[in-house]
This record gives sequence, C-alpha cells and structure tokens, in this order.
Amino acid sequence: MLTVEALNKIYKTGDKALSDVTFTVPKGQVVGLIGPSGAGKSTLIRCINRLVEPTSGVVKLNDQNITGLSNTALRRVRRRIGMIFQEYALVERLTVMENVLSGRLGYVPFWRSFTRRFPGEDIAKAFRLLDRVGLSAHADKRADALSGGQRQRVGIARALEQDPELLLIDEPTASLDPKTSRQIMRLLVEICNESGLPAIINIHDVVLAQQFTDRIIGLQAGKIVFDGKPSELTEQVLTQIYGEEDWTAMRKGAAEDVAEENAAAAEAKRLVAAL
Ligand SMILES: Nc1ncnc2c1ncn2[C@@H]1O[C@H](COP(=O)(O)OP(=O)(O)OP(=O)(O)O)[C@@H](O)[C@H]1O
Repeated sequence: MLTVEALNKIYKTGDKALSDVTFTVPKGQVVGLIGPSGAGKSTLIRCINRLVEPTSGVVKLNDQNITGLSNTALRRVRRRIGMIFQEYALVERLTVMENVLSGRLGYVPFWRSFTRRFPGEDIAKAFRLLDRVGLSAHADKRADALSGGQRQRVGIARALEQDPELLLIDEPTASLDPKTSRQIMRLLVEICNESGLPAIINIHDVVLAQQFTDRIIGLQAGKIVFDGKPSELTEQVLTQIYGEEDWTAMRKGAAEDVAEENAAAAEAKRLVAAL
C-alpha cells in the first residue's frame, strides 16, 4: 500500500506545486491521475520516489517512510518502485531480453551487470514476463526494431522484472495510437489487479483513464479536487477541473478518435469482403 500524507511542494522559484495532498492506494488498485497542465501531476509522481524533494509531508510504501531516508536507503527503496515512461526509455541497441533484465541492475553486483551475466532465475522470470506481455517471440530482437506498442510492453516487463511493490507510470500512451493505447492500458490494469500491485498513472487522456482505471484522482493547482470512481467523474466535475473550453475540446478530440477508428475498421471490413 502507498500512503501519501499532507504532501506539500514549493519549488525554489516560489511555485506551489502541491498543496496538502493526502491519499492511500491499496494493493492491486490502479489510480489515474488527471488534471490540466501545471496541476502538479508530474511533481506528485516525482515526490513519491523523491526524484523531487517534497517540502513537507510523508510518503510511505508498505509502512516504510520514504521521506527522510538517507541516500543509500533511498536507493534500496527505489528498487521497489517500478517506473514506466512515455518514451519507453529502452536501450535501443540492446535486445528485448537485455532490456528486461536491466530491471535487475539494482540487485545484481556491479561486475555481473557489467558483464551482463544475470542469475538463471532472473532470466527465467524475464521469459515469463515477456510471455505475459505477449513478446515471447521477440526476446532476441533489438529494441529499435519494435513498434511503439511493443516497446511499451518491454517497458512494462522491465519494470516488473524489478519485483516492484508500486508502479509509477508517466503518460504511458502519449506516443501511441488510440487502439494501441487501449491495449496497453488494459494490460497494465490486468497485471496490477492480478498481482496485487498498486499503481499511479499520470494520464492526459481522461476518456482512457475513465475506461480502464479503478479510481481517478483529479488535481488542480496542486490540490486534490476529485477522488473517486471513474463513473463518478461527471461532466460537471470535468468542467470544474479543466474549465469549460478545454474540457469541450478534449471531449471533441476523443469523439473524433473514435469516429476515425470506426471508419478505418469499416474500410478494412469492406476490403476483406471484396477479396
Ligand atoms: N523544476 C521546477 N522548478 C520550478 N517550478 C516547477 C518545476 N517543475 C514544475 N514546476 C511548477 O510546478 C507546477 C506543477 O508542475 P507539474 O509539472 O508537476 O504539472 P503537471 O500537472 O505534471 O503538468 P503537465 O501535464 O503539463 O506535465 C507548475 O506551476 C510548474 O510550473
């Protein structure tokens, strides 16, 4: 379980990015973090693993207080937090398998990581994870030979190879088309739910968040303004979070994506029928 208590962040510039943020995420729950640009979503994710130092407040992972840890202890805790990024952050010239195994780098001794000799159980686990994310057939391919959706699957397998107790996920679908985005979101939520992993996903696409996550937290100007079930996220709340103009534009964009996809599917059907 992740516990965030009265978290505040004021940057040196005087920007108050987080204001008294409090919530808990139980095992297996996937939280979609939404809010307009500048609301504090990235700051919150980064304060949880202390890439950004909170000004005050407490972050606990399964009862271990992360705030206030020394550097060595912090490194140890960070191993238990898997990160998944928008741009995948893979090593392009390495294979899929090597990228997944790099999730163990925080655990193996330096000489082993240097020679890339990983224990057998790490390799067996990597094979299992590649199978889970649907990439068994691609283990030996170089990362730069994969599609965007496949790369994100490698990113997910690498984070899981770490044996994390929490996943922090930053815009996992921002570089993907709508269909692949849905596949990736479905996979993430299934994996978290089945393995009891709590997760926070910083996500711009509200419709996608509503469709797949278990719970939504809405931030506005550093404060939590919504915390509830996706079904409780009404038009009224969304207008309050994003403002009338931006929410109307976002809704229109989502509707256009769906229309475009339906048209493409109909065209594919027509072509198949004409064969
Ligand atoms: N390194 C920094 N130094 C000073 N101010 C910062 C810094 N990083 C972020 N901020 C400010 O903190 C506030 C929250 O920013 P943050 O990046 O967390 O928002 P966000 O919700 O993730 O936005 P976006 O969706 O655009 O990524 C903003 O006012 C931003 O200008």
